[in-house]
Amino acid sequence: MQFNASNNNFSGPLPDVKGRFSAESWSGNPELGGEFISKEFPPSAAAAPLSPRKSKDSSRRLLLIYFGYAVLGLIILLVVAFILISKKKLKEAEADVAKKGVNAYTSSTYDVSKITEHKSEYSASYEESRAAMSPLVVLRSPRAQGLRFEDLLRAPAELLGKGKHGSIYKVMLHNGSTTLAVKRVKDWSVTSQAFRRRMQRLHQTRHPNILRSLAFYSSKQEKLLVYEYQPNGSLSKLLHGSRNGQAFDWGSRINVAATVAEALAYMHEELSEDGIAHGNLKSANILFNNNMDPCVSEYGLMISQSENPSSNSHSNSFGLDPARIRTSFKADIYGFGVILLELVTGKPVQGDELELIQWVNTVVREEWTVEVFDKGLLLEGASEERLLILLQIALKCINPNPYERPNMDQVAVMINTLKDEEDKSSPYV
Ligand SMILES: Nc1ncnc2c1ncn2[C@@H]1O[C@H](COP(=O)(O)OP(=O)(O)OP(=O)(O)O)[C@@H](O)[C@H]1O
Repeated sequence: MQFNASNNNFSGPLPDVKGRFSAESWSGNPELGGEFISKEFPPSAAAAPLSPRKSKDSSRRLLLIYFGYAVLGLIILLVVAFILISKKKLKEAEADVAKKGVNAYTSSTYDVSKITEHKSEYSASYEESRAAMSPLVVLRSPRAQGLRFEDLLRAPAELLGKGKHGSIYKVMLHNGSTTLAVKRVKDWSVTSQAFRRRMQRLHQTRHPNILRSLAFYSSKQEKLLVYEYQPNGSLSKLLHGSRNGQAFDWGSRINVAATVAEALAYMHEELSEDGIAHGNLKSANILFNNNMDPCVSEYGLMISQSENPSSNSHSNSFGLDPARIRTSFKADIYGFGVILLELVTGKPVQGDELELIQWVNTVVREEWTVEVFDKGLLLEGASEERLLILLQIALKCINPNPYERPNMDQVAVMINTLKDEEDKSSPYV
């Protein structure tokens, strides 16, 4: 075996190297020196001096290392710059929205109560300012397409009502060519995900007499629902407004009762597995559309206490949590029963419905039943027999024991039978 130190080359056949380490070449314990077996380099090769090619390689390697460091440094610089710029942009956006929000609320078309309420709730929130830029989730209307929370805040609006569960505004967009009703739900401790799931499920359940929302907005602090504005008022207004039900004859009342009962029966059937009842059924939530057809609004907005992790429930004498009864299907039957009482008596529900129920029960018990009926209906010649049947259906619906109330399907069948009889007896049919 020969090794040419000048060109690092072997010449001759690959040695069956069985060279021997000398005790001097082993820097450690000379006793460790033993047989060295290699087929690659003879021991003498390691000791060869550094060739010019090798030194060129190592300087190139050094250059590469420096270059690597430089690239790494540049990347770190870019990341830091990106973070700083994004933070600055978010702060600018916050300031912009806060400024625009205040402008909108000081507009003369806004209701004063809305101004103060909005200012305190929105203006200080950094998160909300960011969220204001985000679009609403549009469920079905092209008119709501591209609409942002911020657009709703800025548009001229009028307070329609303020109830237990929040406030509702009439909001004018696109220079007044689009009118929407926007409900802000108050104190609704439901997660955004649960809210979204519910909205999507409700959107899938269609009935012509159930008002579906066009879009919604959901953030940690704020939940908004957007509806088409219904120009013809509510059943409550029609019955108890300035005209006191005068323009609302018996035939129309049976029609409304039958239409609403059918719509609710459909919803209860479709949503029974999801456990989504209306939850807040009352005459103010039955609205009349352009054709004067009744539409039930706000279906499914009230989340039952069982879905609310913060709820502290207590059972009543029927083994049910009263809060749950209020939002369950049986609670809807009760709410519908109260609406039937309003239709039959023409009397409004003031505060809670117990006053009306107690009055009806007392009159019926004393057998002055005819005294219960709306005088206007008797004067127009409505059938006392059929008025009594509707009253009996109402009393079944408001049975204090929820388990003894009929279901919505049975109620719809009873009212439709009554309507058929009414139609047959009508001189105009
Ligand atoms: N989409 C709509 N178009 C027109 N008017 C509406 C619409 N939705 C609600 N309204 C009217 O706005 C008023 C207030 O409605 P809202 O539902 O906030 O009151 P409420 O039912 O008393 O409140 P809550 O259910 O929170 O106690 C009612 O007179 C109702 O008829």
